[in-house]
Amino acid sequence: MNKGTLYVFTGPSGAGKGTLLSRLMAEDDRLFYSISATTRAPRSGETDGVQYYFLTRADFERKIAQNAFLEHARYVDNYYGTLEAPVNEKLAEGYDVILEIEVQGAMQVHQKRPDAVMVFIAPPSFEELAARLRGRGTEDEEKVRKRLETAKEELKSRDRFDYVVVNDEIDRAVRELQGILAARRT
Ligand SMILES: Nc1nc2c(ncn2[C@@H]2O[C@H](COP(=O)(O)OP(=O)(O)O)[C@@H](O)[C@H]2O)c(=O)[nH]1
Ligand SMILES: Nc1ncnc2c1ncn2[C@@H]1O[C@H](COP(=O)(O)OP(=O)(O)O)[C@@H](O)[C@H]1O
Repeated sequence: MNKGTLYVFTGPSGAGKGTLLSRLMAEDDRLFYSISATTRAPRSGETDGVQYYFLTRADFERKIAQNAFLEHARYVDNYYGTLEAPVNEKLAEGYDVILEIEVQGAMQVHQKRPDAVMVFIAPPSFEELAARLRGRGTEDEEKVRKRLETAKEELKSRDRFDYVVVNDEIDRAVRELQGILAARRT
C-alpha cells in the first residue's frame, strides 16, 4: 500500500521544470526527486547518480529487457527512463515522489498508475521557451532546434494533464505548485 503520492511533472525542455522543482524540493522534506536514467552525455557540472544515472545504450537496453523501468522513452536522440524500484520504495515509506519526465513517459505513467497527479509546466509563449532554452546554453543550435520541434508537439498535449502551471514568474509559479501539493495533502 502506497502512503505517498506520485507526481508527474512534464513540459517542454526549457520551460523551467528543473528550476521550479529545485525550489519546491528545497522547501519540502516530504518530497523525493526520482533520479532518471539516460543515455545522453553528462553536461559540464553534472555527476552520475546526482542529476541522472548516465548509462550506455547497451546498459539502458538491458534494463528495458529486465523490465526495470516504470516508463521510458526516446527523446530527441537519447533514451530516458524512470527506474521503478526506488519509486515504489519511497512511496511505501510515505514520501511524495516527483518524476520530471517528457510527455510520452508521462502518458505511460498515467496508464500504469492512474492515481498519479499529472502536472504540465508550460512556458508563457513559444518565443519565451526558445529564448530560455538558448539562454541556458547547454545545447548547440542543432539540438535546440530539435528540442523546439519536439516542444511544438508536447505543447499540444497540455490539456491531458490535471494541472497546467504557466512558468511566467518563478516565485508565483512555485507558489502555485505548493498550492497543488497542499490541496492533495488535506
Ligand atoms: N520519459 C522520460 N523523460 C525524462 C526522464 N528524465 C528526464 N526526462 C525528460 O527528457 C527531456 C530531456 O532532458 P534533459 O536532456 O535533461 O534536458 P532538460 O530537461 O531540458 O534539462 C526533458 O523533457 C526531461 O523532462 C525520464 O526518466 N523519462
Ligand atoms: N520563470 C522564469 N523566468 C525566466 N527564466 C526562467 C524561468 N524559469 C526558468 N528560467 C530559465 O530558463 C532556462 C530553462 O530552465 P530549466 O529549469 O533548465 O528548464 P527545464 O528543466 O524545463 O528544461 C534556465 O536557464 C532557467 O534559469
